[in-house]
Amino acid sequence: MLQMKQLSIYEQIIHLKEQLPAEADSVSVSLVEHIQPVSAVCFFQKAADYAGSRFFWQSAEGDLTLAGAGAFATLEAASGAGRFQDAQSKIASYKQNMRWTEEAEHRGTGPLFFGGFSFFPGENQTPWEEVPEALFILPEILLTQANGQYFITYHVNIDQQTDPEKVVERLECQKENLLHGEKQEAPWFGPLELHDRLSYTDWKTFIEQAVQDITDGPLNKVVLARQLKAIFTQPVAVERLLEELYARRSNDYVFLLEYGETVFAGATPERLVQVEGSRVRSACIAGSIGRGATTLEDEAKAEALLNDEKNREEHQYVVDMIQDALAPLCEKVKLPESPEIMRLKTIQHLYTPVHGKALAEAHIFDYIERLHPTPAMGGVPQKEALTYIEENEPLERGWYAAPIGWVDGSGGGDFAAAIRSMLIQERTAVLFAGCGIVADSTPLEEYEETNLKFQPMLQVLGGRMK
Ligand SMILES: C=C(O[C@@H]1C=C(C(=O)O)C=C[C@H]1O)C(=O)O
Repeated sequence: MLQMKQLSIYEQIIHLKEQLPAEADSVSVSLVEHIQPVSAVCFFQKAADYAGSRFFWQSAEGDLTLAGAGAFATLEAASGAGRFQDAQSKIASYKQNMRWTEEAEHRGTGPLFFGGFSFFPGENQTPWEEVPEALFILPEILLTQANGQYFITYHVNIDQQTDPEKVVERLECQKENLLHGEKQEAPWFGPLELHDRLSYTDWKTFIEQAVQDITDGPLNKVVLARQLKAIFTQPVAVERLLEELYARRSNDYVFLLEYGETVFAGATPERLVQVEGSRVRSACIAGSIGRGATTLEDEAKAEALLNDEKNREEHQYVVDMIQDALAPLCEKVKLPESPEIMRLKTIQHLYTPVHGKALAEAHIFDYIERLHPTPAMGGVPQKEALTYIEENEPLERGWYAAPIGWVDGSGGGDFAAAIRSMLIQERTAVLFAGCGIVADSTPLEEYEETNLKFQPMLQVLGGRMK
């Protein structure tokens, strides 16, 4: 393939300045440069000057890592059912006033917005009240690792008077600090004290009632969650938290979003939707069992899961819904006939990968709107399940189990469902874990399953279940 010569940042500014209409006040530009390999975790840690507006993301396959520093633009979407379309149009109209060159068309670079939505439309309640219902951030500086290549994207405003040399000088200086500057050692903030929202007795009553309601009414499946609070002796140091989160990742998405004093972080196996060119990918993940102590035991458990009627039923609801949700937005949707096993560190799931060919006019937010929440996060029928969760679940979901991810200048993007996650404020981390309840669920099994789902974040925090 013919390799085009890359324009330097200086050349990109000159080029973009030449295209400015004479009367333009100023425009925002994405400037992208190819760099030597660096650690995205270190980049985040060195960006201490941007504390409160950083983010980190790594895809489940590890082929794309993003670390953002500073908020060049912050977009919030309107409340309610139209929030996905509103976020899409706000991002689109912001991008209309932006300029970039071909350098910004590599995957995961350029005018990329990172953010997400809360699970339910409507204003967030305690402990989420600081977090907007839908938030997307265009970073001031973005580090991208995509398929083994590394890039930095800078966002700046330019006008006819802009002196390219001065801009380059300033960006070089920022880059120097972020790539080669000192990194402060972040202290550990433990030990922690754990507070369970529900005693086992209360959980048992809650699940028994749900099973009864499923048996008696129109509900077939509902995903219900528990909340665990960890309280530390010191405020949580985000730099250290990210290090622990990253070190313990398995094949899941790693995400962390700082919003002022609030941090939302997790490591989720669950892809909601990825769009890359005309390729659409989603995943059905539902049905769970623990890991075995030996390979033999592990395989026996996997086999039991694959043959378990209750888990297969829970899984099939997700498969049917995702297939229906994608059909109007894809030329073709392909998925295997039966699920395979997804093995994570502490748990294994039934997993059906889904592939589609995108319709040209569909935007990633159109997919999200049709997919969220899948029956892996909400239930079946969707409307009844959501009402059930809102009325009965004794916690505020906020961004838990909701779409989180990024969308770039070419309409590509990747969103995950934010499970195996936690909300961190000062000395407190609130962890979330849910499980699909169907007519033959039992409280104890579901309790143990949620315990397994707390493990990844608890381990990051240096704790474990009793
Ligand atoms: C809701 C969660 O997990 C979901 C529920 C699962 C299940 O019920 O088997 C499995 C994976 C996820 O789709 C969670 O981890 O909080």
